[in-house]
Amino acid sequence: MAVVGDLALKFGGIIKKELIFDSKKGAFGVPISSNGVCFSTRKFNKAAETRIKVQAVMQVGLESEKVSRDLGFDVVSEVELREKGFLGLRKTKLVCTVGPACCSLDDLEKLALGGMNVARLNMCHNTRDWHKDVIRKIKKLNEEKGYCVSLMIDTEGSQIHVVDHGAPSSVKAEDGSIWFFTTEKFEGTRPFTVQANYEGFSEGINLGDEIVIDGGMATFEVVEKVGNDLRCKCTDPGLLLPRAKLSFWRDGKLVGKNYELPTLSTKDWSDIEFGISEGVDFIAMSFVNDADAVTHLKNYVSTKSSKSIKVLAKIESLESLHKLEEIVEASDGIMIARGDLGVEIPLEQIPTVQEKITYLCRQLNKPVVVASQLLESMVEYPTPTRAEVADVSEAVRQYADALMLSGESAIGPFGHKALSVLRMASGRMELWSREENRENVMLQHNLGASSADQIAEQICNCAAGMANNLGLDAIFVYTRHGKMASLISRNRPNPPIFAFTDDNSTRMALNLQWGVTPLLVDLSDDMEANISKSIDLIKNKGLIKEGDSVLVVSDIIPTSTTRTAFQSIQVKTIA
Ligand SMILES: Nc1ncnc2c1ncn2[C@@H]1O[C@H](COP(=O)(O)OP(=O)(O)O)[C@@H](O)[C@H]1O
Ligand SMILES: C=C(OP(=O)(O)O)C(=O)O
Ligand SMILES: [K+]
Ligand SMILES: [Mg+2]
Repeated sequence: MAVVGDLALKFGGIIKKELIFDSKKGAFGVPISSNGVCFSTRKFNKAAETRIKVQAVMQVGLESEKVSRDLGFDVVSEVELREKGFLGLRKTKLVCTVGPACCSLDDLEKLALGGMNVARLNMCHNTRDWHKDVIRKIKKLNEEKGYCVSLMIDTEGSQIHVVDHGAPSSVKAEDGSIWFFTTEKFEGTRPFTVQANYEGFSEGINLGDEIVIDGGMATFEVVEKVGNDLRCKCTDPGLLLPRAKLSFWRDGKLVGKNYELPTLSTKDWSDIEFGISEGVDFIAMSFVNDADAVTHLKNYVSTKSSKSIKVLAKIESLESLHKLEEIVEASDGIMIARGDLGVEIPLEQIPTVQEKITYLCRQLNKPVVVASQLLESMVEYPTPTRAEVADVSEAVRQYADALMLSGESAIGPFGHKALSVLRMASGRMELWSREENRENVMLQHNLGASSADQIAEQICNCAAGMANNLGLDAIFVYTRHGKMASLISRNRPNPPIFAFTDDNSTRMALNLQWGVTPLLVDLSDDMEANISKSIDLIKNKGLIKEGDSVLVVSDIIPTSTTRTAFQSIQVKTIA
């Protein structure tokens, strides 16, 4: 009987929905994979479509169950591997912010098929029920259809911003116009009045200081202090958007005020409780200023959650740049939140700061996400600017672990297209970097404190070097907590890294790690048996063939019955 149907077909980066075929012969004679995804397309007649589609839907569920049971391969990686081969697997991971434009099951599935590795929910927006609904839909897709999309919540955080500016959407501030900035709550609209969210917003602010809106959309000069309020003159005309961010500048330098606010508000804590109870995989913490805040949240999460949830620190304040290294050390990963960072530092500093953070994260072996405005014009238009494609490519060239879409997917009508731009641009740059063999040398930063950690690190460095030098097809790593997989990924080797784990939270966390395809399997204490079993499974699926060579790195922490640690590198040629 026919399979596929609404699972959709991916071919040459184009999603072909509802292609119909005969399961024995494949799609009009083209062979099909065991999970019912077909790898070619043909024209078909409309009448046949309706008839066979019904049958197709029936079998998709069954087939995807099989996928998750025999070998924890997600459907998207499997298709990609079949289509493009080992070296064609995308290395850079993709994060999509889910919003009203992409929250139906159908839209979410399109994003999953388009390569979304992590779905991000920005808790600044929408209701608890709305977020809950999206989480349930993603889990349904993972469980019922064999996708592997991780979930991230992003806290609102505390920041000085506009609550009201006297207009329903944006309002223009004209040159020389006089505006009143206050925290007083008022009914209705008051022209030329901006209500800020933070009582202490004007403390320490002097006459002559500047208020910059959204990092440069408009600028005002403080001309009078009226109690706690400020009367200001517009010196650089522009737009005030709803929730516009306010920063204060004196003599060309930021007067840091955001750090006066708590990193996690009462609402953030309740959002975190919600995330924990819904079993999300990542919590991105907004406006982190120091390592203590991150450590505090990590400790809290580890006592509250039965599964491991990773805490990502968002670098988006001037303070956090001063304490970068300690924050990276304390966190499970970093998001370079360029949107708000651009409010706190001059825009021309963003590219170098991004490169520095990206490099530091790799040195310290923490995944890093480059976020905000990557394809901003695609919120409105179906194609990106050339400059945006260059920005995306640069982040890939810097070997960021992941790229993130914000408004492009959350509110834009071209979210799916934006995702495919990220996919194509990263694929191209990854290939180029590999061909040029660029930046393969990494200054080795010794991470391990204990000798066991140092050994693991050296094994992974050697493994990556061997895999490159021998031109091997893939790296297999067996890992419970994901440490070995991330240490190999850190070296950015040419072959893809297949990380076999029996811990589902490890699998979901590895979704954010460069070049790693995580697979959920049963692991026994007998490592040789684990290795031959997984090779057989992949071989039986036709994903690896005779003569292919893989590098196998195993690291299973010894249990009470197996006292010796299994840390080894083997090269296996498939017989
Ligand atoms: N869950 C949501 N519900 C409604 N709108 C959303 C949601 N998530 C994001 N958005 C919209 O997408 C835009 C871009 O998302 P993001 O960059 O995460 O937020 P922000 O602009 O607040 O920093 C937001 O300004 C908001 O308009
Ligand atoms: C990712 C960011 O945070 P948010 O979208 O939550 O403001 C950012 O500021 O770039
Ligand atoms: K946020
Ligand atoms: Mg931000």
